Amino acid sequence: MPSAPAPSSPAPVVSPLAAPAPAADSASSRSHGASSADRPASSPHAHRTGSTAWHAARALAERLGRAAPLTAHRLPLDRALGHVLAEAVVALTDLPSFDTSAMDGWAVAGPGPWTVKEGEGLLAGRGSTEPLPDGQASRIATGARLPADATAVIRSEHAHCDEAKRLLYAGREVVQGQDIRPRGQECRSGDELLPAGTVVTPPVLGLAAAAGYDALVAVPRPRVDVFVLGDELLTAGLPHDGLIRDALGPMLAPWLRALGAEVAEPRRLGDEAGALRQALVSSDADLILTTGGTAAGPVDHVHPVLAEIGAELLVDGVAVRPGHPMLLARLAEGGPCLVGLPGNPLAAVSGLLTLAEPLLRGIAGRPAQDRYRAPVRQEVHGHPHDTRLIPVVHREDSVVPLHYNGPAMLRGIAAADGLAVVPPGGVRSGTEVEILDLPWASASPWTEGCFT
Ligand SMILES: Nc1nc2c(c(=O)[nH]1)N[C@H]1C(S)=C(S)[C@@H](COP(=O)(O)OP(=O)(O)OC[C@H]3O[C@@H](n4cnc5c(N)ncnc54)[C@H](O)[C@@H]3O)O[C@H]1N2
Ligand code: MOO
Repeated sequence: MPSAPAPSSPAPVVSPLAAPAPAADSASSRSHGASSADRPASSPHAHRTGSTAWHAARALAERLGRAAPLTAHRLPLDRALGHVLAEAVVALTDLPSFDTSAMDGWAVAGPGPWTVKEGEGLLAGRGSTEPLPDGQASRIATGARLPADATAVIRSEHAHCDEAKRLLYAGREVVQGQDIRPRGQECRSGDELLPAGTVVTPPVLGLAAAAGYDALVAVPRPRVDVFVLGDELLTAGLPHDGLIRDALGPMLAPWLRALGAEVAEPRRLGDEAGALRQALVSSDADLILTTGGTAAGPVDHVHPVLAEIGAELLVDGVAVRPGHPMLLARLAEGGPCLVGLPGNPLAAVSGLLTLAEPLLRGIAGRPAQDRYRAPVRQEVHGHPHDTRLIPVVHREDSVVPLHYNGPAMLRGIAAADGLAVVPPGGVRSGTEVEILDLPWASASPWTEGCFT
């Protein structure tokens, strides 16, 4: 819990992985690893020693993830959902792999009327077929292999069969090749169907199976541990006697799942430095998130515990409101990273999107998000030095800022489509600002159990 005196700022943190702040609208850096050209991390807007500019903090988190990607595995299709392709999916066959009928009806060769061949006709999945001589027709089912020399398929409803004479008449003009799906129409063997970095969704599984795959080489979902700090937190019932409900435990796990992570049930550690230390050193997750305890109050244990276990602070404060006390650390050389989210709930969301989301994207090998901008419907006040993240809703071609956007409030974000990135000083009505979309509009892997 925060209290006076003000935090004695730790020494400026200049990580070997820190990079200069990219231009506000430039794409995140994709360079890997450390370089002497990559420093320092300080923002042109930062007014606190060690505070990193918002865009630089995001870029650094993503780069840190990309520098330590998770190992890819060969996964059977039924275990690959939600993972990220480490290799492109290349067609192992032509699709369709043979000329096939698109309709139930008749395969015909040459001009009609046609003599109907005897027998049950051509069914999907049946073995080899003889050529169809000119002037003949054979019953054919959707998906059946077309006999060699067939020139068209006539849908059953567009043909009339004189059973007595065993003659077939077309009810309308027959165009060569009609209702035939030619071999290779969708792809040729060797064509790239999906690039590396694609998230394995249900249709990706379907396409991979169709193209001949039994397994996919994919990066597993990063495993995340969430440690919720604070003695004041209740897990059920109404707030009472200065105690409040934990709003972050219930929110973060599904949010992280929506970002493609595998998340253990959040653990509540109270305000116990020892419990925090023990949880950090015994975690085997790829990323650890803590909530609360990032400031300098009497029971804000995150900084002291990180120092005690020899963690390297890579970002210690970001020039963003809310959420400026957020931090990013590496627990040990080659060890997992930790994102310290501030305890105020909207500040925690800010930390999640600023540091955890790009880091997860990096370690999972997901491509950089498409950035986009939209005009704001009204003037938005800015912070004098820091970026502001404001919950917004889309309205036609612009975004409308929502009320109840204070650091301790979730009412705005719960109704929002995204967060507007408001530069220091604010923006006038009509100014285009960067928008961070919330993941649930486009996909819903956050449904409990869906991606597990
Ligand atoms: N002297 C200073 N005090 C504070 C500063 C500062 O710069 N100097 N920064 C303020 C800002 S901004 C934030 S944000 C918070 C960050 O504080 P902590 O990360 O240490 O978080 P706590 O003190 O533990 O909690 C802050 C606030 O949030 C409530 N909280 C915590 N966890 C939860 C949860 N899981 N669900 C709901 N609410 C939670 C907690 O009860 C406090 O009200 O520090 C300011 N102080
Ligand atoms: O960063 Mo704090 O989030 O302003 O409340």
